[in-house]
Amino acid sequence: MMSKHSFADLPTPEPESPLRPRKPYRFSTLCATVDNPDMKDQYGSSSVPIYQSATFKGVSGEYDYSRSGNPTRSHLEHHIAKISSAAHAMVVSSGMAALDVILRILKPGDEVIAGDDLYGGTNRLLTYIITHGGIVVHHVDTTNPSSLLPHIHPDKTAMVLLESPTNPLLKIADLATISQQVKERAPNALIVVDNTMMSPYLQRPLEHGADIVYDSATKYLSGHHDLMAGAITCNRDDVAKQLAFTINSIGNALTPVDSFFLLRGIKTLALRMDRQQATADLVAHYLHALGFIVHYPGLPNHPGREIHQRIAEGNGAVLSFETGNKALSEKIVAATRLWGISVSFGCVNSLISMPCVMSHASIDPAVRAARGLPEDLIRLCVGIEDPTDLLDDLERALLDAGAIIHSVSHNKYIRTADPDAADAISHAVERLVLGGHLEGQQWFVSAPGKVILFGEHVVVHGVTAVAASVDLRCYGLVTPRNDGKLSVRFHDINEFYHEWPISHLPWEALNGTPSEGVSHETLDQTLLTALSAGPLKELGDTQPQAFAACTTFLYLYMVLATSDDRPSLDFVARSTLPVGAGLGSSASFSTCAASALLLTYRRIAPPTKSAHQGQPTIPVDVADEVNRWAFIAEKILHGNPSGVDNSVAVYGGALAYTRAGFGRKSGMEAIQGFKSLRFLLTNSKIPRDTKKLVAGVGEKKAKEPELVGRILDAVQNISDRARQALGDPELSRDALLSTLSALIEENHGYLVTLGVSHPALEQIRSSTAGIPYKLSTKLTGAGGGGCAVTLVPDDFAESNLRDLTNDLIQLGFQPYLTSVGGSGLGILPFPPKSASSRSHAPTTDDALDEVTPPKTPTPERELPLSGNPDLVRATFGSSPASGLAAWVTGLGDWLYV
Ligand SMILES: Nc1ncnc2c1ncn2[C@@H]1O[C@H](COP(=O)(O)OP(=O)(O)OP(=O)(O)O)[C@@H](O)[C@H]1O
Ligand SMILES: C[C@@](O)(CCO)CC(=O)[O-]
Repeated sequence: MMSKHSFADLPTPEPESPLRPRKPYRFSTLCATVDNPDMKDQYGSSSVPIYQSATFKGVSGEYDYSRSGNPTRSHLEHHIAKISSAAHAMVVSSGMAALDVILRILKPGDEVIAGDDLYGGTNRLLTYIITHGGIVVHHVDTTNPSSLLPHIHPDKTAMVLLESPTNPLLKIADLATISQQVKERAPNALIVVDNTMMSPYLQRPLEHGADIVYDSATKYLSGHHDLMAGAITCNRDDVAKQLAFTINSIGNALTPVDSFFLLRGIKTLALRMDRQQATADLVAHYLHALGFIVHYPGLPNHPGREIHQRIAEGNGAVLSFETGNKALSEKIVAATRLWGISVSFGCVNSLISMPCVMSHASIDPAVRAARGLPEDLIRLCVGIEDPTDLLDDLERALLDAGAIIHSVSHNKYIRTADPDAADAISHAVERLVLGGHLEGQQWFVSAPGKVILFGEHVVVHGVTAVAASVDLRCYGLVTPRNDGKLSVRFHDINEFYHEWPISHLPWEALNGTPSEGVSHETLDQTLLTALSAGPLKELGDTQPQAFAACTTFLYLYMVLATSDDRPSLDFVARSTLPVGAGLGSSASFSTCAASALLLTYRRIAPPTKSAHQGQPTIPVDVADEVNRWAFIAEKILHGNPSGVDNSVAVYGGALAYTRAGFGRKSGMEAIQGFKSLRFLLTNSKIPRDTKKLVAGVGEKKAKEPELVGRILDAVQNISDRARQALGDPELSRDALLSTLSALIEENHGYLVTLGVSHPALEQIRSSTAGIPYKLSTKLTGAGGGGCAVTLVPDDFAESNLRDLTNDLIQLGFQPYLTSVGGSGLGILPFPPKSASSRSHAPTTDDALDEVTPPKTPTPERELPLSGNPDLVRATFGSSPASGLAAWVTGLGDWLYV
């Protein structure tokens, strides 16, 4: 049974007065309002019931057999007719079923004029009726209405089959002009439009002269890819009758259950479509700006834009683009994570596909070529996800596939210049694009350690930690090699050195697709296992620190590599931080390794300097990218890190950090007032393992959830009070210091209960608390040994500080007086210049406590040693630790976050 729609059904508001006439409701209101005055529910149910019944009793009722008619389906048909401004609507089991029903109007000898860029399934069915039904089909370029004219025959032309925009090339057909021209020359021809790409929300072809419109309702009408359906609408009673006859005869009407779900989907059509097409517009402009050929009617250069704007009310959420290379397109499609690889479109989830190998594969390749369907075409069907996430994911996929690179000279991503060789993106061309100087670039990077004042351990479980950078840093230097080997030197781990032939690394563990399956959220366990069983086998048992550092570096090196970019290089790490002592040495090492490799692989670039830029700093998006990869590295070193250490190492300063996923407001907040505080950090020199300590607290939480739960709440309260005190302008300096001291004592008590203190740490506490010092101390970092942090009040006498320092040294501890809140990640860009002599090699006289936190860099100046990578590396590796920071800082104009 078909639905005949009467406009009197529209639930429009009654006029309030002659001055306020009756106005029709707008589209989204119509969508959301399922209401058929002729079919009121006996119980007033808010949603249409599912009449899951094949038959209906009685002889004179409206319904007898669900193939012919079903109340749930009638509601749906009424609703579709209403939102399509149509007199009739029918729903069948799929979009292709709808086309099948329509094509059955044709008789042998009839001629059809159809577009040359049609959906693959439509082509397949047309081919079938050509061979089995004696129908003649002329494929023409429907973007040009006059191309139809030679094929229009007054009697023979029975049907004109149009799509606009076409799928997947988004070509526009002037539906109004074509309808008029055809009707003038062949009055009996039926104009049929596949409106799936637009949905009735954006385009209603019946208003432009079409006789029959069909939609694959599987797409936007349903919106959730959880059902298949086809909708047919028309205004002519005779045509509707014929279509309804076919549906009843062949029995392909939509089931009651699917009718129910489709009706539900339609209620949100306008809402979904608004979001989807807004994001599609962003994506289209983004790809267009990168230099790809993009097909989307919303772009200013789209050839059919003006016509489309005349007949439609939006540009839709499907777009396609060309990369110039099929293999490259395949790589891009495979590299996306959020964009699902799937045929179809119109779903709330975003999809990516290559029509030539998926939806349009049924069209012969020669025909595809003749119709101008590029083999490398990628179709994007945009969903309702956060636009930023979608763009991020696409950008990452383009990068992973080698379709774009970061241009240092432009400080932005640009399309790679060689589209013909996706498998071997020409390094020569790439170098040209980048100005030639990146090949073999040496990079120097650095990142600070941290002190956690409140919240260590509990931060892993979602409690806010208060932490700040310290002026002790890890430095990383990456220098190119040219012998196919990769080498690392870890100065602080007994001068550990190792080298590997790059080809001997377990590349097969990456499953052939670089970066596939590796996200910032999860580690690739297969690769980790392959590393520990292969290149790092001997280290595992004997040198745990070097093993962990090598695993981290090799892991990042391998997941960031592409099959044609596996550079031979040497990486040296050196730190002024004590390693494994609770001051975030692992996070600063992770940040150095991540940033050095991201720079080497050109996945990030520091800003170029120019006079108008003033004093450049590292942009936030570069910092974010480093932080994501530093967190991956921390996961390898730490097991279950909260992310606070790497965040401080990258962003510097002082911050309140709350991990996501525990029901509290997560993220980072800068903390003021911290920088003016003085701290004494004392290394107990008791070695310990952060990974084990963090795991131990996790086990305690599982065993004693109530006790640990109370501690989590109590420390959250401490962090909150500390932040409040630090941010309170009314609080006197004395009151601030005594509040913080009390909170330090309190927090330490909870850490003791968690079982992460150590007798040596308690000894440092009692030494600092004793007369005459009376200072508050707590463990910092993972505890179990490592460091303690002591708050030093402003008026603490210098002589007392000296005495206390000596006392601690006498007891075998190592104190550092540190300032906090300095810069985060640092990058020294080495231009290819010759060496200057301005920097001096460090001497043992350079005292550690003379090191100041890095300052904002000064404008352009000559960089010393920069033309001599070997000399830089040799000096970095051999110089005494005490003057290291000053020497490195003096090397040139560092850029900082
Ligand atoms: N300068 C470095 N060179 C090489 N590897 C390093 C360096 N610094 C840290 N690491 C790696 O990090 C590990 C130390 O991490 P761990 O988390 O135990 O200490 P931490 O980060 O100093 O302490 P916390 O996490 O409590 O702040 C080392 O075993 C080593 O693998
Ligand atoms: C113990 C811990 O809280 C701090 C280690 O510096 C672990 C973490 O936050 O990742």
